[in-house]
Amino acid sequence: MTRNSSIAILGGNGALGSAIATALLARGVVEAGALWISSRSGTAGPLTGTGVRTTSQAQEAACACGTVILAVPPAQAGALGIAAADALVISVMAGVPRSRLAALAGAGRVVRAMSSPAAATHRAFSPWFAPDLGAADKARTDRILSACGLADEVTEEAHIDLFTGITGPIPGFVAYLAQCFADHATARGVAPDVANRAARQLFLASGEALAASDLPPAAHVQAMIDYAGTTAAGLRAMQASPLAAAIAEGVEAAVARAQQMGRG
Ligand SMILES: NC(=O)C1=CN([C@@H]2O[C@H](COP(=O)(O)OP(=O)(O)OC[C@H]3O[C@@H](n4cnc5c(N)ncnc54)[C@H](OP(=O)(O)O)[C@@H]3O)[C@@H](O)[C@H]2O)C=CC1
Ligand SMILES: O=C(O)[C@@H]1CCC=N1
Repeated sequence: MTRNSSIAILGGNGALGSAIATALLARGVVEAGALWISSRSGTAGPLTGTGVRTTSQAQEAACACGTVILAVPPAQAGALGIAAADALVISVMAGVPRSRLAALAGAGRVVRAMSSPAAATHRAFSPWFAPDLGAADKARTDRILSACGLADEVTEEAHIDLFTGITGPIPGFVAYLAQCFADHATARGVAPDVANRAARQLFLASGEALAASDLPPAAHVQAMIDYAGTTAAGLRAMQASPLAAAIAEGVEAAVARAQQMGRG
């Protein structure tokens, strides 16, 4: 165990931090004895009993580790109180711009990223932005975030805010889409428990089908339209409706909120 291989997660006992920790341990990116969970309470939360190290002193964790992951609420970003000059710092805090991160963490090597609690089962999408990092730091960042699911380096920091809106929350906006289908079924006389079971099964099966295919979602839509059956009629009606614009409006509202939260 060397300092460079150790990882600290500030806020690591929380929903996102513990999910990332779970993914890193499961994929062998870090051993439990080299994984520091830092929080104000000094508790391990969901990681209790895994052998991870805990501390209520963020600087103790930052000094001991070659990589520091920032997973505290954006409102707490200003209270980090660390100087991680020799560490690679990866932030998954919503809305906190990269321009603030170097000062907040006292660091020179900073990645702005996003992930989701789906990391716990390796199903997160984790975009990251760090144009000025060297190859070794980029490779380390990719290894850490790829343990959480799919990871992609993006070319614009604004895309981190965008994905904070789209892929950060799980089930997020998809839960609302499922609710809309269930509510319509209920309005047509279906018992609410049946409508909800149907909606959950629809999104489980559809999500697995989309994930198993290399085709983009648009190709699946076109295939159903070309099939010219019942779904085609529904898709054409939805394509003619304001649905796509409403979804974009919702995402942009989330993006705006993230940017507001992250300004400090
Ligand atoms: N939850 C989600 O779905 C997602 C969250 N995020 C981002 O992840 C970050 C964490 O969110 P989430 O996990 O939901 O929050 P939680 O409240 O679940 O966890 C945050 C943890 O941070 C700890 N904490 C709070 N303040 C400090 C501090 N000053 N120093 C050290 N630890 C601190 C808390 O522990 P204690 O009280 O013991 O200090 C808490 O357990 C946020 O920036 C959020 O925007 C991003 C995408 C999705
Ligand atoms: O809703 C939220 O604030 C959290 C952060 C990004 C996604 N989910």
